[in-house]
Amino acid sequence: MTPKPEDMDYVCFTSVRFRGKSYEEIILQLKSALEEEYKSKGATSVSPKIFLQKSLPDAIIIENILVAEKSLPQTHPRLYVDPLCGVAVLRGSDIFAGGVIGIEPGASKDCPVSVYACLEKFNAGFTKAYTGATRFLGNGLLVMERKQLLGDIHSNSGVAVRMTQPLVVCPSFQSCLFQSGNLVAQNLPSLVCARVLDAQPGQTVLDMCCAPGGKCLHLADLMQLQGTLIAIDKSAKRLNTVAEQAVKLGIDTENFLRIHCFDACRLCDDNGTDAGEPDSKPPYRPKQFDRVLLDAPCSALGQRPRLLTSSDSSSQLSKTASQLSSYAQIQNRLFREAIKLVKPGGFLVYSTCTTRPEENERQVSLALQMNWPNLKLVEQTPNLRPFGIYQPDGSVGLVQKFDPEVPYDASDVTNACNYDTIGFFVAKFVVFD
Ligand SMILES: C[S@@+](CC[C@H](N)C(=O)[O-])C[C@H]1O[C@@H](n2cnc3c(N)ncnc32)[C@H](O)[C@@H]1O
Repeated sequence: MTPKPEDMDYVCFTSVRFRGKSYEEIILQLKSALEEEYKSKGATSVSPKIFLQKSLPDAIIIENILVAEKSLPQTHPRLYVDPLCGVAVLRGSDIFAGGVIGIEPGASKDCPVSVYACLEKFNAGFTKAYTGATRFLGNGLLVMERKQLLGDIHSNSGVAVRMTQPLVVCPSFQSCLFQSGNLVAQNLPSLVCARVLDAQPGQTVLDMCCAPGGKCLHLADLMQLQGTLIAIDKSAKRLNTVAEQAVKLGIDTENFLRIHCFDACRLCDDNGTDAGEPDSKPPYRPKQFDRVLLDAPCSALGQRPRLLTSSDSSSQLSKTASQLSSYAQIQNRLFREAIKLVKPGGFLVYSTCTTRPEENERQVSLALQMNWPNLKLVEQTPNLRPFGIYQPDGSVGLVQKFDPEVPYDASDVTNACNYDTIGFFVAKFVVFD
């Protein structure tokens, strides 16, 4: 694997989940589609390395390609994007109009542009050279009229630049690969997380913070669409994505997957009596669910790729201390609610996409310490990263922590793909009566 430049942190692998077809069929489809896509991105001489993740029968890993920066001309008029858009480009995306913040003179429709992310403060809509720090992301073709982009930037939508020579070549989430419903783009720790819950066909399963739905729709497939899967989130807008994706994947959203906009901090009806048929809508009486996933709101500091901006104005790193401490509070509230809803002998999985111990190991420790005799931390299958800091009962190996800072052997890609991931944490509990 090529060493990463210091000012940008991209993930060396793309993971995808496949469904509805065999591995052999999918690999054939994937190889030819990827070769086409890579050709359109200027990577003609390399054939993408694709392999099955041994512990995850439905996951395929694709090695991303970092193109030597020197091999790409940086001579075209410059087009500048905001850091969030820059991150999307590192993930294989083309450039949408809303991400463009400046264009040098000379760049016009159907002309090549050299694309840079602004890493310092900017005023959107500039037409001169930007003097702050930037990060070169590759070259592309401007496919929109200049005036459409600079007139009223935020009212624009649609693709503005097709990346023809990106610095990082990887499958884009907008590519035709993901239109068939046989392939779903999903990061590796999330694929692990849904599996760890061990949801079985016919069970009653709750996903307390489900949107935008990656893990929830994976759970639906693992349950073979049999039983009941309740998907809760407090954001109606984000729930629309879950519903749209479910329909695209052919998942029944009337009888099997039931989506509700609700505050999960109030999800358990404490006055209701346990047992009996599951309630048709929230709140739910206690002990109704065989499995509960609490993929909690968090500081998301494990998100990658990342562009290291000087002010970090758009980045997660700009969160204030009080914002950061608020996550632990809400996580604790949601955790208490989750425990009440699990049937005796059922599983609760707690996860976050951050590496902060306060939101991970500390939450586990709190949960176990709070004199909850009905809660026990248990082993996870699969467990690709048995690592965590301090557990009150010494059971460090029981939690799973994907910490991209941990050094690994990059020469073996089948091992490296378990390490070069987003930051993520998973803990699994069994709940007793
Ligand atoms: C980490 S994201 C969940 C990602 C999701 N599980 C997936 O795999 O796509 C956290 C979610 O929690 C939701 N959320 C935050 N507070 C909530 C609450 N009190 N009740 C329900 N959902 C909440 C947010 O809207 C957000 O969609």
